[in-house]
Formats: sequence, C-alpha cells, structure tokens
Amino acid sequence: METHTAPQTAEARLLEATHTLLQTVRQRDLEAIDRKEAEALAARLREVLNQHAYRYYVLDNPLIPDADYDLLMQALRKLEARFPELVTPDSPTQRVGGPPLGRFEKVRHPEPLLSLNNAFGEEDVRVWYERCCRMLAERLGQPVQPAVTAELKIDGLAMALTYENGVLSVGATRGDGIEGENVTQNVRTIPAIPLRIPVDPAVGPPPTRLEVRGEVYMRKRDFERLNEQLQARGERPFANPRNAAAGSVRQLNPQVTALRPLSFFAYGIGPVEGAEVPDSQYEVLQWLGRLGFPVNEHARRFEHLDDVLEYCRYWTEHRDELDYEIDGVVLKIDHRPWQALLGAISNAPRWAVAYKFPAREAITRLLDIMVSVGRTGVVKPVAVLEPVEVGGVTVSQATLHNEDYVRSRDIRIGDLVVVIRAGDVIPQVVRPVVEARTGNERPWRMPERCPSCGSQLVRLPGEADYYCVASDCPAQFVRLLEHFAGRDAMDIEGMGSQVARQLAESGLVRPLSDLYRLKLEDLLKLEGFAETRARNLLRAIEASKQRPLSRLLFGLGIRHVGKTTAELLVQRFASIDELAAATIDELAALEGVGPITAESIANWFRVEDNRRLIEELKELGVNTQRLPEEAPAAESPVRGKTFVLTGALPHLTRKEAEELIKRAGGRVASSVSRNTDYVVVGENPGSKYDRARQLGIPMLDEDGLLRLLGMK
Ligand SMILES: NC(=O)c1ccc[n+]([C@@H]2O[C@H](COP(=O)([O-])OP(=O)(O)OC[C@H]3O[C@@H](n4cnc5c(N)ncnc54)[C@H](O)[C@@H]3O)[C@@H](O)[C@H]2O)c1
Ligand SMILES: [Zn+2]
Repeated sequence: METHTAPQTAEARLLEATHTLLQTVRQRDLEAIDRKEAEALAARLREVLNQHAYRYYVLDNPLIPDADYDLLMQALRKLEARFPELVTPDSPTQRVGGPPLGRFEKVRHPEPLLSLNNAFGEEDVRVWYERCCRMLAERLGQPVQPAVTAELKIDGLAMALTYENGVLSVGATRGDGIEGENVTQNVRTIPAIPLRIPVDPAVGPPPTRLEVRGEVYMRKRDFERLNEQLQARGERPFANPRNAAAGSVRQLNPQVTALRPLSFFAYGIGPVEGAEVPDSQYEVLQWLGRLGFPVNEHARRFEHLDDVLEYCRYWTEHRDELDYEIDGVVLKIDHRPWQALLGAISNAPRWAVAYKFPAREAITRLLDIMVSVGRTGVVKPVAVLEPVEVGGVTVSQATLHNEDYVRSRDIRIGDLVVVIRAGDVIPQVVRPVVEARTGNERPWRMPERCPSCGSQLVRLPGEADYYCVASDCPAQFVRLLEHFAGRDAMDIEGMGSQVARQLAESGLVRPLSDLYRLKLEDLLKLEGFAETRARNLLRAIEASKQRPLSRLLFGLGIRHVGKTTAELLVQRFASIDELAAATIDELAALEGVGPITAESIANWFRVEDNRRLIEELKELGVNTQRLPEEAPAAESPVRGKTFVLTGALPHLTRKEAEELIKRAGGRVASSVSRNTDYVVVGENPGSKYDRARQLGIPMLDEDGLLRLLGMK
C-alpha cells in the first residue's frame, strides 16, 4: 500500500520547528514585537534550544550548525532583555553546557567553569572593551587602558585538570559548569596531557595544588582518519572534530579513548595553592608552558584595541591554515587583578569575550543534482540547493566533487544537507542530515551520457572522475575558451564566461585560433555588442598575442599543466616547438614534472588538431617563443640555501613562496636550526621567529625574498 504522508521522526520535527524559528527571527524585528507574542516566541525558542543543547552537550550529536544555534540563542537573549519577567530557570540563557551524563561519577568544581559571552563582529568587541574600561575606571577611581590577551578559540571541549603535588589527580569535563564528569581515566590516555608536572624537574617544585583549564581537541587530519575508520566499520561518523573529541573523552572504556587521537591546549587556571602565579593572563600561559603544558603558540598580548581587532580579522581569514578547528578568538583583559574587579554576570565572565567568526555552514534542501562539464571534459555533479545564506552570501549551487563522494556520504536528492563555504573555496555539500529523512529522498547516479554532446561518459581506471572524451563537445569548448581568456592565461579583458559562451555557441570561434580571426562585424552580430564594446574586445584580443609563452601554455588547457608547471616548462624549453618535440622521458626528467604530467603533455602534442592549432596561432601572430623576461635566472644566489617560512606573507601564499624558492634552487625546511640560511618572516610569526633571532639568522620579509630571487 502506498502512503502519501511521509513518516516524521522526532529529529525531522525538531528541524522543521528550528527552520521556522530561524525564519521568524531573521525576518521579524524583535525590538518591535509585543509582550504577548514575545512570550510565545520565547517559549518556543527555549524548547527548541534545550533540545539542541541536549543533543550537543549530552549526546555529542548536534543536528544543526552552531551559527543557527547561536542566532536563536541571541534572539532569546534579546527577548529576555526586553521582558526580564520572561526569564525562566530552565532558559538555556541561564545555564552553561549540559548536565553531566549519568555514566560517569560527578565532580563538583571548586570554582565554576563559566561560558563566554559572544561578540558577533567588531562593534560588539568595541562595546565589550569600552564597558570594561568604564567599569575599571569607576572601581579604580582613574581611567585605564587595559591590555588584552588574544587567544585562538579552539573548538573542542573544556577540561579541568587538577594536579596535587604535581601529580594529575582529576580530569573533569565542564558539565553544567558547577558539576562535571570525572573522566580522569580517559584523560590519562591523552599524550599531550602531562601526568606529572613540571615535566622538566629543573623548573622547580610543583604547586601543592593546581587546576589547569584547557581544551581537548582533535586535529582535522586525525578527525578525518577516525571518521574513515568508523565508516569502514559501519559505525556512525562524527559531525565535526569537536564532537569527535567530546565523544572520545566521554567514552566509558578508556581503551577506546586511548585509540582516539586527542590533543590538548592549556589556556587558563582555576584555584592554585603553593605557587606564585603571575598576575597577567599572558604570563600565566607562559608559566603553564614552562610547567610542561602545551600552550597555543598564537596567543598575543596587545596594548591597543585596534591591534586586537586586527588579530580577529587576521584569524578570520587564516583559520583554515591551522590543522585544528577554531570557531573564534577569545579576548581577555590581561591583568588578573582587574579581571577580579570586573567579575562575572550569571554564567559568563565580564573580563572575557569570544569573538565568533562569521558562519560558514548552513542547512538547506538539496533540490536536484545536475552535472557540469569542465574544460578537460571532466564531468562533476553539482548540487542545486534551495537558496541559503552562508557567511553573507546566498548559495544556490555547491559542488559534490564526484560520484564516489555522493555515494560514500549517501547524499540523496530531497535531503536536507549541510553546506559549507570556507574562504574563497567553492561551496560544498558535506553531508546529509540523515535524521531528517522522510523516505521520499532519491539516491543519485552519474548519467551515462554527456549532458552537452550526448557521448558516452568514461571513467578511467584509478580516477574518481568521469570524463566526456568527445573532442567536439560544445560544453568543453566553452570552458576551454573561458580558461584561455582567463586572467592567468591570455588575460583577455572583457571576455568573461558569458562572452565565451556567445562566441562558441554562435559558431564564431572554434577552434581557439578563430579568436584571432574575429572581425568587428562578427562581434556586432552578437547580443549586447555595440561598437565600443566590440572594438575594446578586439583590442584586448590583439594585445593577448604578446603574452609570455608560459601563459599560452597554461591557456591551452593541457591536463595537469597548471600555472606553475607551465612556467617550469618554459625555463627548459625556449619555444612551443621545442616543447612539442620533447619526449616523455625528457619531460619527466624535469624537476617538478611527474610522469603523469609528462605523458599528458606528450599526448597533447600528438593530437593532429592540436598541432594544427599551434601552427595557426603562430601564423596569426601569437607569441610562441620564450620572452626575455621568462629566461631562466643565471646562477642564482639562492641555490643550495635553506629557507624557513613563518607567518603569513602579504601577497604570496606559503605554497607559492616555497615554489619560488625551490624553483630558484633553494630548499625549504620546517624548523629553524643553525643550518638555516634565511628565515622569511610574515605577519604573526610563530616561535620560529624567536628561535631565528636567538640564533642570529638573517631574516627577510616578502619584499626581501623577491629581491633575493631577482624578481623585484
Ligand atoms: N549546534 C548545536 O546544536 C549547539 C547546541 C548547543 C551549543 N552549541 C554551541 O556551543 C557553543 C556554546 O557553548 P559554550 O557555552 O560551551 O560556550 P563556547 O564554547 O562558545 O565558549 C566557552 C568555551 O570556549 C572554550 N575555549 C576554547 N579556547 C579557549 C580559550 N583560549 N580561552 C578560554 N576558553 C576557550 C572553552 O572550552 C570554554 O568552555 C556555541 O558555539 C554553540 O553554537 C551548538
Ligand atoms: Zn560532451
């Protein structure tokens, strides 16, 4: 028998209620609604938030992105601020974390482990800092400008470690802030947590009693490996590294925890007896480091708020370069006696605030999966999504990588899915919310034929991707043309994807060489082309004839020949004809060119159409010779020298800088030693910088590096 009403699980109902609430709080002006409506809305928010908090804190299995939770929490806070009588004891705004799980013995914290208030943007940080200044001025009777310690907000779970006479005696989770769970047995299995302090006995006698607070977390790589293992065994993978860390610490069997790759960073202290504790947060971190605790190397102390904001901005952009997840930056008034003056309100200290990064994860409906054909013929599944805002941008399409990706994550059409958008990376669907399935979702398969030309798609052995191998596939050609004209290739201004499509679909351009045969009257026939625009485009096309050889090589779209490889090839081959004549062995012998790339290049030049294309380009006046500026550097001063990079450079990514150094014959090492010749220092350098200073090793900034390489 067929039923038309979808079965609804509790999770599906909760998600639906959440969705509705999210819409309400996004659309309504919470400052304007009346008391009666506020009461009803607050009740719904409480109910939904409490359910999510339970899933998150107790089950380690959240259903929704943190940003959605935070948004609802913020809404509830606003309502409660306007109508204080609406605050109930069971409101999630009044509590920290979740109740300790019955599975473990309970531990009462000698001093509560609080939560942190959030700052969603620079304005919130300013407001927080100014309030601190005002309160301190009042209490001290004179104006002060307190220094701030800024630390990364590691996304893991809070842990309180008690050491008695230097020996680890209790490890406790935060729980509800008052009582946590005794997870000492599990904590002992975490290699980064010292069992006895100080680790180096020369440091001196330990405090008689010390509570260290910090975060247990899991590195991204370890998290991925763990999930692969779990999936291979048919077990449920964790949603994110935080949940993986929390789930692993709260294992009943310490032997299982021992197998989980957990790490730890110490960030503060609780009660201490029998030791001089520095009165600055920043110095407490260093003290903890001396005792043998891992302390995050990126903590900084700033005198000025502007520098604090700069730090927040910096890490918003660079968070992906870390091999662990952070969800923000924690700012703390550095002077501890002043922290005490500021005190706490309900469940969070006034002297600290968590600057939260903008959201980059959202949940939305996967409406359909289509496939797109790339310039090399690669065919990729693309998710068609119900439009959703992620980090300030509306996303309606996202990549699904390849068929295996869709299958292994069991992503189905009709699913609610988690979408992430990280930095400049294309949005991607990461997983379905399986709990919300209604039974009407449809699994997806790669189509057998190319959606553009209808030819049979093939999957090469050992490759995850399908290809359309038809040489006359229109979709591929549009992409190739787009790529050829692109910024890093022939850089033809005014030839974006729209124009590329018009030129290809009208039949005006095909093959590529036709681009250099275009006439004014051809362009005037195209929609949107009046005389000025057409002339500009022709001029841009003409100018592209003089591009360096490496750009032409890159623009041809030979598989595996990226920008860097193209530049490398030009160092060795002075013209396209020389390159065309090279054997696979000659190519593979070049440093930086592997056998696969070598074969791909050789194969490309073997194709008759491609040979003809090169001849035509030459006849039409396109440069196919190495330009003087591309000539290989003479004996470089960098050859054989060892470089170490630290901090972020203003223009080059770390990879690019490494590539440049290697190409000039230098070596890149990961740590500073006496054998290091140069240290290249960027913004926010790490401990390598200090070490280099100690050893007196010459330092360069990006400019200095480029000059040394003869590029400036
Ligand atoms: N997705 C969901 O359903 C759901 C449900 C409940 C809570 N949450 C998430 O949980 C978080 C709120 O929980 P919270 O009250 O535990 O607060 P929090 O996690 O936002 O902040 C407090 C915690 O930050 C951690 N921390 C990391 N680095 C630190 C540092 N350098 N100094 C000090 N503390 C540091 C500590 O563990 C501390 O307990 C939010 O991010 C919220 O989105 C999500
Ligand atoms: Zn095709």
